[in-house]
Amino acid sequence: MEEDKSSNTIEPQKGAQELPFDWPKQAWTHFELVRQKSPLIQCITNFVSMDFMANTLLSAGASPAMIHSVEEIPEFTPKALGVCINAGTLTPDWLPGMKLAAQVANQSKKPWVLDPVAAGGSSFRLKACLELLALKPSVVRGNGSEILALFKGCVDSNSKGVDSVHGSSDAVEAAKSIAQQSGSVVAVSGAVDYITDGDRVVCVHNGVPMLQKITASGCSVTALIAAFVAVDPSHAVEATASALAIFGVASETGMDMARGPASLRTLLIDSLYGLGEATALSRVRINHL
Ligand SMILES: Nc1ncnc2c1ncn2[C@@H]1O[C@H](COP(=O)(O)OP(=O)(O)OP(=O)(O)O)[C@@H](O)[C@H]1O
Ligand SMILES: Cc1ncsc1CCO
Ligand SMILES: [Mg+2]
Repeated sequence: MEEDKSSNTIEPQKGAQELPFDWPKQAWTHFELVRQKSPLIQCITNFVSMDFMANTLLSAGASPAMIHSVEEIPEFTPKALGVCINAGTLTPDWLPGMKLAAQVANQSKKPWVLDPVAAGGSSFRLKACLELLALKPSVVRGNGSEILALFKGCVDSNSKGVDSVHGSSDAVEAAKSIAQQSGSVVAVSGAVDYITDGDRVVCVHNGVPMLQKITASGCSVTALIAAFVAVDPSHAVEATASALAIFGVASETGMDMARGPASLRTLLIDSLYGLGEATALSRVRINHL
């Protein structure tokens, strides 16, 4: 039976120059596609993030698989609709599997997303992240310090590891430059998330500051980006902005009942699972720089 490819992509809006782009609708439509298609997302990720990342993907309607053994990648990675590669607890024995998964994803024409956790924290980590970047991820998502480290190509003496010591706005030009050189879409997360293909810059204003107090919230939104891009690979900027906005909206509605980071973590997963169209359409806040 021939595959119905028409429902796998979102057509760009007609007359986009005359009409304002309907970002809330775009974000909702991407989320609906994830729920409909339930994409299998392979995650090669750090030990801290595994549970929250898998639950984030499940609550959004995707199907996570934390499979990282180099022996399984040639057979398993082609089955995935998208791949998430995260350097959080990187060791030399994990790096070959990450590179192989990136190559197999490229060969299978599947999108893969890189999270260069703490890229400026050590020379080993920076070199590994730059080698992964050279394999041309569809999307790179990092905080301000991580994107600046990739851009400068040197270890940051002020690095606080996985936590950013820069605002996301400090890294917009670096993100544009990386996107131009690599061909990847680059997303910088923070109070405002910036998404760029090296030309356009899209800003997402959703989210709550308490996300910084939940470990692996960034890792989890990177996996969500992989799911959104997996269902619409030809519109990586739109899919990435949509994932960041939907995750941000879920954190905002979760925050209404949260008593601190631990309850917000649980409520965010519940909010993502139950998020409806009216809430999404009224709360998504995306514009262009
Ligand atoms: N001040 C803030 N206000 C609103 N949302 C925020 C703020 N800071 C971060 N976020 C949101 O939190 C999520 C994680 O982004 P962040 O930049 O903290 O990632 P990270 O540093 O890589 O996190 P981690 O390493 O813990 O996974 C994103 O969805 C982002 O939009
Ligand atoms: C805390 C921590 N350390 C390595 S990875 C990780 C999860 C947040 O990036
Ligand atoms: Mg991170």
